[in-house]
Amino acid sequence: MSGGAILTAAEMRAAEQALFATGIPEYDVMVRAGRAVAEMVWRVGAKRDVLVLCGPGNNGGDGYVIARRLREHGVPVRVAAMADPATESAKRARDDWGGPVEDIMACAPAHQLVDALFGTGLTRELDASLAGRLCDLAKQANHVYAVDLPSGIATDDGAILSPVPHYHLCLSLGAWKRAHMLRPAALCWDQMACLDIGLDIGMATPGAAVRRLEKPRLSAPADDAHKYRRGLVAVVAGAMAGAAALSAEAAARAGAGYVRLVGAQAIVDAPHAIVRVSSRDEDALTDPRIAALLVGPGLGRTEAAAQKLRAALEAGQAMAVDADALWHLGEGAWPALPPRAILTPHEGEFVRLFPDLAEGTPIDRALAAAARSGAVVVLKGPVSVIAAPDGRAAIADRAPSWLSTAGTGDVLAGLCAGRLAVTGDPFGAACEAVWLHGEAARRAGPAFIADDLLHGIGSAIKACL
Ligand SMILES: NC(=O)C1=CN([C@@H]2O[C@H](COP(=O)(O)OP(=O)(O)OC[C@H]3O[C@@H](n4cnc5c(N)ncnc54)[C@H](O)[C@@H]3O)[C@@H](O)[C@H]2O)[C@@H](O)CC1
Ligand SMILES: Nc1ncnc2c1ncn2[C@@H]1O[C@H](COP(=O)(O)OP(=O)(O)O)[C@@H](O)[C@H]1O
Ligand SMILES: [K+]
Repeated sequence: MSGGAILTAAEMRAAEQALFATGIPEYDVMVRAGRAVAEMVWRVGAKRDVLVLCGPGNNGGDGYVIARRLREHGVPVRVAAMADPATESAKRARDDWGGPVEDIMACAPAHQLVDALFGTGLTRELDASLAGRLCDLAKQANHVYAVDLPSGIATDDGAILSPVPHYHLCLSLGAWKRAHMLRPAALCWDQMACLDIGLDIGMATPGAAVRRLEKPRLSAPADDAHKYRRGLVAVVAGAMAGAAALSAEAAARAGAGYVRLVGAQAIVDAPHAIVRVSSRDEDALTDPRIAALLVGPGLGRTEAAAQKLRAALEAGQAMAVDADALWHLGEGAWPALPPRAILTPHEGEFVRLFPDLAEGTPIDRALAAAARSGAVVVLKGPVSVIAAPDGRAAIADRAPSWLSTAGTGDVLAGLCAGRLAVTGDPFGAACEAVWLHGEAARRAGPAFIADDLLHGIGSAIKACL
């Protein structure tokens, strides 16, 4: 199975070719795909009538297989095509269907509509009349399914090339494609699923290094753990002390054994477990027991704040860099970063740091930024991408939109620093942090504020043990 890999159209073709090279004919794979989709349609819609729209390529081929399978289940099913099959497998699928094929422009609607017009082979927008017809038939159906992708969506960047209807279910074949994760495409359906067609997408598959963020596996502290072994985090406080307090508490709740707030004696409302130390303490940032530093949340944009960032960088510790620290860091400051660093920019901070990476998918942009900076980059937004300098990336596409409230970024930065202190692995830590952040938000329910997230972290961790 795909194991959460997210492929481009070319990478998907390469993965399919590898499967064919093992001696499995293309048509057999098409039959697996069509049957898997038909089972889903059957499960959702039972015996309600179905209209399958078939295109000229292998997506259309899948459509004929779906129709044949549904007919075997006794479902009233009709097929309408926009053109004759153009591939050998699609021709065979149509022959094996053997039933009538209606003209898409003239056919009657049905209770359920299956869109098998185009998948990963789409190269341009649909003709306006065809796109209009697709939308019209979808409007008259109660259930609308996309086979692999809605017809009119660009596989690799999720752009909408021509009007697409709203789908109830999008059924990806063999592995996720980038469009399944990216906006605006991913807003075109209510639910999606990835169906097994026998592809083995191991790390040898090109593109398999980009994956959907999965629930991490965490473990309780070792039997002989003590607070320093579990990880000491130092959070550099600045002008807006509340931000650093949110981060510090998130780091502690993420599993760090000991969290110090540096230079924030004035904060009275951080938990008592967070230890305040003076920034004048000689080893506030250089204590060899520190496992991770966090600098940025609430730091401020003054020269004094810049000086704090410089001091933190000079300490050479593993580090999470967020918010105002990203502002001070500026373009090209990469040599100053320690070897194990996590940068957590939102879109505005990202563009300021990487002005030439303003265009493209968030996946490519985050990967390019990570390769350039040598740091793990978390490009935050409705879809967040965690990218490592070695080309790995994880996509978090399911975070609740209630996260769009002030202070949630500070919590995420604290989670990154906390997990970094626990594991020492910046990419793994950032993935764990983003997942825990989204899960804490789900557990907090609607209309939460950033402080509420802190109380969901423990139960989010519990779900990962
Ligand atoms: N290759 C395989 O082994 C398998 C492929 N599968 C299916 O095959 C799909 C990919 O098949 P194809 O590569 O044949 O591609 P598609 O079926 O997506 O469409 C490609 C065909 O449409 C034409 N075309 C592209 N854009 C068009 C437009 N806007 N208007 C009119 N014609 C247009 C192309 O010239 C080509 O003939 C996948 O999405 C999946 O559904 C599955 O059957 C699983 C196995
Ligand atoms: N519409 C949204 N849907 C899901 N998550 C979102 C959305 N908007 C923001 N987020 C998440 O909320 C957090 C906001 O962080 P940030 O922009 O740094 O805010 P702040 O600086 O106010 O704390 C990020 O983790 C981001 O991914
Ligand atoms: K389709």
